Amino acid sequence: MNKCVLSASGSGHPVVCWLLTAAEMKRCDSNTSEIFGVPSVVLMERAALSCVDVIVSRQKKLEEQAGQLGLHPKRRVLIAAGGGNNGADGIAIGRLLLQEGYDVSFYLASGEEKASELLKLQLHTAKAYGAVICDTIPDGEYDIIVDALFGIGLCRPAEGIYREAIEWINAQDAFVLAVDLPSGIETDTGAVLGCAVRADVTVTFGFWKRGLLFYPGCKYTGKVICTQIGITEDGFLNQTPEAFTFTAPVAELLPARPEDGNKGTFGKVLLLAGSEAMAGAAILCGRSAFYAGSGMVKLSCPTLIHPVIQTALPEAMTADSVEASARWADVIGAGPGLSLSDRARKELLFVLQQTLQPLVLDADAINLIAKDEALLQELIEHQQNPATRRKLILTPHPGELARLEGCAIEEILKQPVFYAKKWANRLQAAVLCKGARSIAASPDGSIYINRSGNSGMAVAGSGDVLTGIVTALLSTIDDPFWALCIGVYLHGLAGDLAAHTKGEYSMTSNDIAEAVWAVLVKQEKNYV
Ligand SMILES: NC(=O)C1=CN([C@@H]2O[C@H](COP(=O)(O)OP(=O)(O)OC[C@H]3O[C@@H](n4cnc5c(N)ncnc54)[C@H](OP(=O)(O)O)[C@@H]3O)[C@@H](O)[C@H]2O)[C@@H](O)CC1
Ligand SMILES: Nc1ncnc2c1ncn2[C@@H]1O[C@H](COP(=O)(O)OP(=O)(O)O)[C@@H](O)[C@H]1O
Ligand SMILES: [K+]
Repeated sequence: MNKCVLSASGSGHPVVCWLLTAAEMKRCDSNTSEIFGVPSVVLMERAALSCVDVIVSRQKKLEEQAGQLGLHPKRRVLIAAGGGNNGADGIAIGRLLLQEGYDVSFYLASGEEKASELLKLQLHTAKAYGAVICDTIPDGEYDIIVDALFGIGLCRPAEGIYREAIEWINAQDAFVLAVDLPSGIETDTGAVLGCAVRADVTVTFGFWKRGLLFYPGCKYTGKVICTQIGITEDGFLNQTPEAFTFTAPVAELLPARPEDGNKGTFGKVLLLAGSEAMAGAAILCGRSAFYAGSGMVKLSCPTLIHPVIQTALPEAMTADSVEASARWADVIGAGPGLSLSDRARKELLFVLQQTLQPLVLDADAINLIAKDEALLQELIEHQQNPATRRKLILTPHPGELARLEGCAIEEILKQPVFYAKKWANRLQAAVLCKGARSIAASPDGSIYINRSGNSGMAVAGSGDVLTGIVTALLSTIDDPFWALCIGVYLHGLAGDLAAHTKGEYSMTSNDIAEAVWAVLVKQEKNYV
């Protein structure tokens, strides 16, 4: 993992939130027990206690509020348990609630003979405290349902009695707490395997799992509470998880601005963007580059649109071709509104074959490369060779990535992490697959999953703003993957701010660009 991540998370500012796969979590669980000697049953007791805390403090609040009205909320709980350790957590939660005086019913969906060892132990203890374990859902009304059917061990679609139990839970008018993950959500992808519980709260143990963040999983979790049960980063044993996301603020990761810097210090950004029909893309991209900290921005675009660009963005310079400005630039961004014209192709060829500066490829730059097999092969060969390799970022949306890959877009949507990693490796580049949860992949295998942003960003020009931000950051941040992660995160925060003022329905991509400065000011203030 990037050193920057580790120093940032060790500095007292919690910048990085790890996102684990089922395999990574299982390894961390077993390292904690087998290497560090913390017994599984101790971890399980802490896991159960953390869920009980959530239930009891919610109940207390309810009872206080209801008490003022002379009402007495009931405490009827159903534990729905599966045959593995998620079910064992559920039984432990039920036993602790019994001890707290709650009225608890237990439903064990799998037969006791198939139960995991820890589940057998929990059943034994719960029964000793008077628990009655039922093999069908006990009739009755419930105020609280604990979903402990499956956690990270879900390995096939929920069917039969499990589907019935999930559908029954979803039909109840009760507060639903999911243990570790809503049952039916695949840990690594967030996919719904068959059907899934819709929870009000998900209490997840130790670390976030990827499926809690990805769509559609995140629509099933309700509020996610990640509790500490004794499984810490020590359990990684120097094998850090592949994926992470940011928690605000990230100001300490932004490039420092030397007090005695000049406009050259902060990056000379050359943008190959805009065409007769898409001048706005160049303007959005250039404006965002300025707001993200660039010292100078030059736009290479057809002469015909220079006046409109100069009017909208007088701070920027314009050029007829990249050739004259190639030496001047510290960094190049290509693609927004570029079109697939012969001029665009010629300009892009020049950039790819005659320059070595760090480069961001987006939109039509990617489409032009995808159309030209010889050019694509040449780019791959250049990037595979350390002597000719440049710092490179690609920011395709799934459609553009599908064109590069030569497959259907559905294929990319099914496995976005796989394809982002594949192209990061093939091009030795930082590659983004854009979407509601954009995924950035680094050639070293690290994955960033973005959680800032909102559906108001699904609007024309939003990607042009991102290219401007990322290109600006690449001029002063050494590691392209890092520049990409920070840029994507800030872009989403700008989208959130734009949504706050204009609303998701009405915001435009220019509102996102116009929010970039305010996001950076906020980041600085939070950090001080
Ligand atoms: N130290 C630790 O280890 C700690 C672990 N903790 C907890 O353990 C959980 C992981 O436990 P786990 O590995 O036992 O997996 P789990 O989620 O219970 O699922 C496996 C069971 O489900 C079954 N099954 C799967 N899919 C199915 C389907 N579609 N339809 C039907 N059955 C299906 C599968 O059956 P099988 O495939 O064997 O037939 C098996 O019985 C984790 O999420 C956390 O809650 C915490 O207490 C913290 C400490
Ligand atoms: N539902 C959403 N939630 C969060 N971000 C989104 C959502 N939909 C789109 N975005 C973001 O908006 C941007 C759209 O980029 P892109 O598809 O290239 O648009 P355009 O080509 O119109 O500029 C991406 O950064 C994407 O991650
Ligand atoms: K569960």
